[in-house]
Amino acid sequence: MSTAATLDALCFVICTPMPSPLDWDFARQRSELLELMRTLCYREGDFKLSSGQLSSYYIDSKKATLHPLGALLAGSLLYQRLPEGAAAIGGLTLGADPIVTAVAVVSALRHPRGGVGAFIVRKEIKKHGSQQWIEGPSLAAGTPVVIVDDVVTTGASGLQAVEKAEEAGLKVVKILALVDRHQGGGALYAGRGYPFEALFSIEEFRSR
Ligand SMILES: O=P(O)(O)OC[C@H]1O[C@H](OP(=O)(O)OP(=O)(O)O)[C@H](O)[C@@H]1O
Ligand SMILES: O=C(O)c1cc(=O)[nH]c(=O)[nH]1
Repeated sequence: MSTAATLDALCFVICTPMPSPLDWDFARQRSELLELMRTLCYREGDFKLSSGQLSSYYIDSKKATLHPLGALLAGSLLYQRLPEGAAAIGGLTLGADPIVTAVAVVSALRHPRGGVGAFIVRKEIKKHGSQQWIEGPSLAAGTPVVIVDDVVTTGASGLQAVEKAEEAGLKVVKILALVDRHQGGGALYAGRGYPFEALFSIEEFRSR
């Protein structure tokens, strides 16, 4: 190969931007996040769940949602599942915290002058300072918002976030989750009239 051709080839390698995971299509992002979560988050053993139920398996989602690629993929995938017009995404601390942040960051990369805001619902009211239930940018009454949870079991946590958002005057238009354990949460949300969608079902973790 001539020197010029070698230089051309080198320049091509150096100058060609690395494809970002944000450029992967939805199916690729989903399968990469699933693989990451299967590896980092899924565990078997004896676990007590937040509902008090016992379980022989557990999804420790923060191992993925606080992972650099995991956060990016969760943010991008959930951003793509926001309904038209949703202005913000929020959820109950702590599982939702990294997720809502990731969605807001991805939305800013896609729409630098717009994007969706993030908010966090406390498990108990802050007892000093602002003394509020919800943290994040102020949202006007009637703002359409999405509630997100990392894992849905009974759905009680998601519903707690919905109730606090509605008490603040927000309009909950959808509930999203990373993983649905199929233990009643989806039915609870459907019964209350909230559209619900999870990126993954627990069977995708347990069928190995
Ligand atoms: O559908 P549910 O029956 O409500 O269960 C799912 C909830 O349980 C977990 O939260 P957890 O209370 O363990 O707290 P954390 O997010 O603060 O770790 C998880 O993050 C969900 O929010
Ligand atoms: O129901 C829960 O508390 C729960 C289940 C699960 O798999 N992962 C989690 O973080 N919480």
